[in-house]
Amino acid sequence: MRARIAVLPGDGIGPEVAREARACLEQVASLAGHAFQFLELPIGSAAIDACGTPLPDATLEGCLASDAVFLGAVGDPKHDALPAHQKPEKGLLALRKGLGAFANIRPAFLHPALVNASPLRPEVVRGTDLVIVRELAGGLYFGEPRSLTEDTGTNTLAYSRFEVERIARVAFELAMGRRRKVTSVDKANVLESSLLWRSVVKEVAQGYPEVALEHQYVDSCAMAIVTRPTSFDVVVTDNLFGDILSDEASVLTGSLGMLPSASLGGKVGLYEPVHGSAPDIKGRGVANPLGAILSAAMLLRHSLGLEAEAAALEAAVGRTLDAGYGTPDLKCGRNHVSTRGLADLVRVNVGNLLLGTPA
Ligand SMILES: NC(=O)c1ccc[n+]([C@@H]2O[C@H](COP(=O)([O-])OP(=O)(O)OC[C@H]3O[C@@H](n4cnc5c(N)ncnc54)[C@H](O)[C@@H]3O)[C@@H](O)[C@H]2O)c1
Ligand SMILES: CC(C)[C@H](C(=O)O)[C@@H](O)C(=O)O
Ligand SMILES: [Mg+2]
Repeated sequence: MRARIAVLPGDGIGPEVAREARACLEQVASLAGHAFQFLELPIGSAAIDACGTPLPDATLEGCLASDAVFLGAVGDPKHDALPAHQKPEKGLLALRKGLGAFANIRPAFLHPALVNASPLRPEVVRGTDLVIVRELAGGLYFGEPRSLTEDTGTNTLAYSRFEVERIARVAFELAMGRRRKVTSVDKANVLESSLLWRSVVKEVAQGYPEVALEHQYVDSCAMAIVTRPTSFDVVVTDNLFGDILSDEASVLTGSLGMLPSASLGGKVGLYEPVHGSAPDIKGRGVANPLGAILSAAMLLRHSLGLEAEAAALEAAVGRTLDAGYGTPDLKCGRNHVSTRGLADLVRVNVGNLLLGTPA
């Protein structure tokens, strides 16, 4: 198949991991006979430096004209003092909005070879396989009014029925193909927006009698995620709670660098690792590229419909971990290799898998 893929490397370790994910896509394309055309575009701090704005019009237009968008990460401490609407992070928020992406799918799967990589006990994390479905286009991130004066900072948390309905449907559909359990996370003991959230999720659940629905308050859920992670299947929650809980869930999998994501529901799918630009390790060749590579697998599956290729790339990551390799963030007696070194091993493995060569 032919496909146009926009690549937005961004800032910090973004370009380091995006380069490896793109090379994996190139490898898959050449082995499986596809023609992928890549278009690199600026976003975030890199775009502020090059064009004076975190999301240039040409970047959004290029993304909208593509079949899928891959993003590394945005954010640079040198721009921390800018007002919110000019910050690098604003580029990512405007991109998500501009694409119409409202469903952020964040799987947290513990690869068995990494059962000792988490600071949590192996018997607690073993078998972790959950997906956070984060509402991405509304909530506190986008609510109006918002303002900042010398004395007051204001943001607004509001959800409409339509926004909750569509994200709940995504969660129930996903659960139907998994273990048929949805945990809806809110703060309905305090927030009106959560009261609406809870009642609309209950209504949507009526259409999915095979799926078990439970509700949890976000504070209690934050505790349960690290004490009984295997009790979760699909977790559906709002924009801010989903942001926080997904970084927390990454601890179950061994590293924040392991988590991929897909942002769906809009004109074009957006794929990015869950982690940020990690300025503390930028340029050292130690960033874990697997969250980015697994995001590339999600791109193959969700935007290009290439399920076999997506599964091969995921299996290649599994083989690489089984063989004991990892970047230094995976603290469990791994053979530590560089970002490029680990991605090279994944590419060897995906080659073997696609060509049918035994491991
Ligand atoms: N999607 C995104 O682009 C995104 C996501 C989160 C944060 N950010 C931005 O990134 C910047 C830094 O934020 P932060 O430090 O709070 O979060 P971060 O996710 O960048 O880093 C948190 C910690 O995890 C480590 N880490 C992250 N990714 C890693 C990887 N692939 N391999 C190994 N270690 C990894 C970092 O070294 C750091 O110690 C900020 O500007 C923030 O706004 C961007
Ligand atoms: C960088 C920031 C805008 C972003 C978010 O809050 O959504 C990040 O934390 C994420 O998880 O993708
Ligand atoms: Mg986040």
